[in-house]
Amino acid sequence: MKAIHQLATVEQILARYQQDQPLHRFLAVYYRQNKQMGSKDRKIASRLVYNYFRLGHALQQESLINRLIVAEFLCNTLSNSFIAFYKPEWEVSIHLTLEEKLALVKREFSDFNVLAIFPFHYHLSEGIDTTLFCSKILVQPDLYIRVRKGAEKRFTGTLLDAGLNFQHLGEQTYALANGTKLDHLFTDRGLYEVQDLSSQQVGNYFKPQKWDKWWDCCAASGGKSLLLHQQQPDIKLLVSDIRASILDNLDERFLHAGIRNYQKKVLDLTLDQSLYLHDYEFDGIILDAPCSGSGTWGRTPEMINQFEEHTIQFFQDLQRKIIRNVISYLKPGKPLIYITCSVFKEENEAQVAWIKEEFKLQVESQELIKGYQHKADTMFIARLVKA
Ligand SMILES: C[S@@+](CC[C@H](N)C(=O)[O-])C[C@H]1O[C@@H](n2cnc3c(N)ncnc32)[C@H](O)[C@@H]1O
Repeated sequence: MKAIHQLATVEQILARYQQDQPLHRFLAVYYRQNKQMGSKDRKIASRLVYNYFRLGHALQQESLINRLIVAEFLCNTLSNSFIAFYKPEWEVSIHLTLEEKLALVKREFSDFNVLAIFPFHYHLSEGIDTTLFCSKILVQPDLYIRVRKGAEKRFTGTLLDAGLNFQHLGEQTYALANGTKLDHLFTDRGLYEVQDLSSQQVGNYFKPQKWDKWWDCCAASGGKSLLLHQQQPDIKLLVSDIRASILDNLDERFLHAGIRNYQKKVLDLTLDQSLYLHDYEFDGIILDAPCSGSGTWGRTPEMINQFEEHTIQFFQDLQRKIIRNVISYLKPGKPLIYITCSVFKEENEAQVAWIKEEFKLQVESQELIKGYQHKADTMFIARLVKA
């Protein structure tokens, strides 16, 4: 009976969701309007809907109930009331490996193709294992935390006291199950940042020197700047973004992190900004570019449904406009750190090749950080040095 009710709820959510906003935002409003749903009902409904979107474009010809059964089976490792009710014969196999379960689904649905989960796979960057990447969309990424230097002991102790499961991956990096709530455990808001594992790793490419002048030119709420500042607090930092509101978030995060000495500008970098930047020169520029975000769709699988292939070209053009408008502010011999959270070659290695050709920068290093292998986002980073 419960499962029948769950199915009806999912049908209603999918019918109402216009796919014009992130799913989590839609669900928050939906649950507010449906107060009769208890927290367990909400949790199950969210799981079912998210898993449904994790199936991407696979089995599109199948009925909703069949797609939900397959999604629930592939995305869960423990049995649940939905599978028990609608597909009891699969219950005993739910703990199998993803590979084994994919084979089992294929036996029942001969049309099933794991590559159809992510139909844009023809655009994947070099080095990505296409089949593995597509199958890992079925696995929800973890929650990653970067803890302030020196606060690791306190952070670990609080997690232990709260009885939370976690992994301490490196000095300041922790992994927890997605959805773990930490806010109520810590009053000091600068003690930790939520930052994906791959996003933390890009920091290895910054290498700032004391008294350097750096520009985080698409800074948003400052994730990369915080990482940069942690590596070298004695730098002169300019942060900019096209959105003033997101820079307000940056101010707040910087305040909590104790960073007071920085300059901030609202700039549209598709336009020539020489009027405002004519006497600026930098020892390092971080360009964490606006991009498809396709490396993060494990967290927002509804995007696979919403994305249109031509958008890749849109982002490539946008990124080139921005690159063109920032490179002249780089001192000779100094790095441009180009970052995307995209898995598309047009936004990644093709951009690096273009920068090299167009502006004669040397590629010091580039890497596709394969987060899909570690329940994390996939990102691309290149360190290019001006001649
Ligand atoms: C990937 S996000 C940056 C994330 C950020 N570095 C962080 O670690 O939190 C890209 C940012 O580029 C900004 N952006 C988009 N178009 C822009 C433009 N024309 N000029 C400047 N910034 C732009 C967006 O507002 C967005 O905040």
